[in-house]
Amino acid sequence: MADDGMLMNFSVGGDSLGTKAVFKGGRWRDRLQAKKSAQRRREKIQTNGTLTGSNAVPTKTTETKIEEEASRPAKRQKVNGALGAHSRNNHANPKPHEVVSSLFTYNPSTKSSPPKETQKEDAPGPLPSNAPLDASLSTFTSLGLSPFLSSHLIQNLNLTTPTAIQKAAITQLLREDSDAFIQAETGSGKTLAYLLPILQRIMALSSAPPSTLTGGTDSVDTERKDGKKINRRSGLFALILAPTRELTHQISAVLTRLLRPLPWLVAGTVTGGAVKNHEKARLRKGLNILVATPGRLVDHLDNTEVLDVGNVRWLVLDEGDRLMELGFEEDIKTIVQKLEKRKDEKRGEWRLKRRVEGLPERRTTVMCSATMKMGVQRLGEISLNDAVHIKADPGLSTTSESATGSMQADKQKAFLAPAQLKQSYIVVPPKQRLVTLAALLKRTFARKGSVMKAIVFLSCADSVDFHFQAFSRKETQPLEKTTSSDQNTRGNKIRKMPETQDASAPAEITEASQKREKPEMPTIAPASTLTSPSNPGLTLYELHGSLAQPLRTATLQSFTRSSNPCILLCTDVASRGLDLPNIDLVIEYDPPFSADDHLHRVGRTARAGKEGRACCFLMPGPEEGYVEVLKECAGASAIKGERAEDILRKGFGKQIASAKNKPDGTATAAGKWDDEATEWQLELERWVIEDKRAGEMARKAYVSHVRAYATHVATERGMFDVKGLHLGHLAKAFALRERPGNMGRGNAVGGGNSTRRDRGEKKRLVNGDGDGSIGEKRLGKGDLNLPPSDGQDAAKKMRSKMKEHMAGASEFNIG
Ligand SMILES: Nc1ncnc2c1ncn2[C@@H]1O[C@H](COP(=O)(O)OP(=O)(O)OP(=O)(O)O)[C@@H](O)[C@H]1O
Repeated sequence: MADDGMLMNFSVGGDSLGTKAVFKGGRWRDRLQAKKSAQRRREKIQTNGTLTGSNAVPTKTTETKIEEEASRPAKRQKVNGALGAHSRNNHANPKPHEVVSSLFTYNPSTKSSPPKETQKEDAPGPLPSNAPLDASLSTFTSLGLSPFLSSHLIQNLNLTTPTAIQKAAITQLLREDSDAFIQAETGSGKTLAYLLPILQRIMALSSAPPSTLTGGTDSVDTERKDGKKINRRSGLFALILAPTRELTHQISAVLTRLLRPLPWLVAGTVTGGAVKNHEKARLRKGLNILVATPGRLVDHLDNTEVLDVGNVRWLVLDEGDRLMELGFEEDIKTIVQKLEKRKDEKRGEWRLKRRVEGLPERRTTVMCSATMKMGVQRLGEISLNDAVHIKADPGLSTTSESATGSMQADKQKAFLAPAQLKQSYIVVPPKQRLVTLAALLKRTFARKGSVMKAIVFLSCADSVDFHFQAFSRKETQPLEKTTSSDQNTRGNKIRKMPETQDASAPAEITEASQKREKPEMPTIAPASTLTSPSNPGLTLYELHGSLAQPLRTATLQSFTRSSNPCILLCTDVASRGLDLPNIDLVIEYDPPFSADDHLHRVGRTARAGKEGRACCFLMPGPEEGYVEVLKECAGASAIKGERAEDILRKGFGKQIASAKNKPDGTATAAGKWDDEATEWQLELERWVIEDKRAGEMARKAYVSHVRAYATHVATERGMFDVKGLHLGHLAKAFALRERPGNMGRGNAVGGGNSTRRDRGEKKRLVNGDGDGSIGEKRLGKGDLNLPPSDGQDAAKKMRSKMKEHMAGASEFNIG
């Protein structure tokens, strides 16, 4: 077994048992015999000393192995002296025959120990960089928006002044018909930056301008001078493309709010996963603005005759880099070609008799992104003509310059997180990862009202499933037959969810559903193992692309609307563009796959000038190099290093009363933090051992995680090198006492830490050609980052397969 720190459930070796002899020379049999008799002598001392009872004594073979493991110096890693010395003997209440690796021994030490705080907690932070501007600098009307729209924004949407990027974009898009690339940091209001000018232009198509419409919908006059009304049947004027279904629905929701006082204009969506016939029916009725995922739009362009794009004059590509990353290039090319083609077909007709007066001759294409991956430039080449690059810098100077060249120059620049975002990182040894995450969440939600919502990003769907079940399980209750992973991950099963949920949902979910009014979902559960008595209503949500679409949508809606403190465990499916209110904390439990992903993830908090915190987990060793990347993304803002021990102390220490939900509902008295942490971990490990399905989930999560780990972008693979992973220690982070590669090989405790075998294991895990427990190769996000040598064609094929597989979900979707 690769686990250097493997110990039995009693103290092994060490000073209390006397100094161990080193056996050298002679035949191996003699050495072994000598070792064994020395061992027996030690056992005698031990039996007469602190430990009694046969339960604590393992079989000799096993024990010898463990002894050897424990006495062998850790490979590649140094012992973390402080923690190891403190807690070496602290296996709280081990069960008979339990073989456990201590959380606190044989951990690799950090390079920079201990991380120093670079910013004082109470020091005034930098000013928000994505906040609305001061009214003295700009108002919506001063940008050229109609008084009608401006007053609607102020009175009904509570938006008083524009943000910097809105100021730049609205001015530009109202003034000219040229293409544009809008680039600004997360949470800076890019959606309204393109929607408002487009809406104003569409409203202006009516020759009876609604300038007198501030009184609301009653006084709306939709009559044109020529006696015709602009209405839903007048034509499709704007197309907005977004990479994910969630984002599509979000943009559509913003549009719906904007259009409330303009009932004669209608917007709609077409997305993968929705019922096509329903969409066709809506298209038949007529829409003026359509928000779509590219794949489904192409489908409708090919098969839905009633969809006429001849009047489309605004095309928006939101989250441009993600559109490219998910392999939508071909779809976008097709869409652009079809827009051109239909325009050509109808050009004669327009010249003779324009269908809608005031419709611009030329189509304006707008591309949006907070970051600029390579794909953005390519997307620009496909879709933009002489585009203007609109950006806003925090110094409030807004710029519009030619996108050519400027995009190229900006590609080299690091894009920054919002200035007011407070960022930190924790260097956590692999064995302590799970327990440190639990401690951080316990501490964060220790008091009611301190934090409303947190998002935890994980590397893959299987890992989300496992952590969701682990944190929401009842400690004494095995996972029942149906788990969320089974229910959720396959669309055909989950579709039946609303009818079958009561019968099949895990017990805690069913119980929770009784308390809630709305029908319960298997993706929502009380966070039973994290809750503190002073904040009992903590709720856990899970979200990933393997869930059926209706469940994804419903889960996200419920999380968004929840007024209780809650935690969303998710993959990168929630990292892009989603505007979830009141997110106070983002935890990158699994580091992002690229710096851009990091910016998008942490950008779910600190939006529109609000405060926010983000924390990234790193492991000791090469991963610590990632601190520099985090610093680059933080710009001038300081980034704070935290010690795992401090987090554990605060999470499991006295100040937070232990909140383990015992069967009788009582909470145990808080003990020493390390005992508490160990006990918390042991409980979880027992659950994984005793409950077959939980065990399967944990192993699946582990394997998927290792595979996902191998897919970091090439430039960062030096820091996230799968070959450097300590598989045995990492298993502990999935509540496993040994790495899954060893399962079923008759090696209950684990053998030597053979480097060759370790390498083989990693290879099998990553390639999926190992034993049956590992499973077959699945597609991964890393496939998008194939080095050039792997061939463009292969990369293309992989992208399109992945897109198919993911049905538009933007995540690493193993499982
Ligand atoms: N002028 C404004 N005043 C106050 N709040 C605003 C303003 N404009 C937008 N917002 C709010 O800011 C939040 C973020 O907006 P939006 O989602 O458009 O940001 P974004 O720049 O697209 O972010 P991302 O890059 O993460 O997609 C939303 O909740 C929105 O309601």
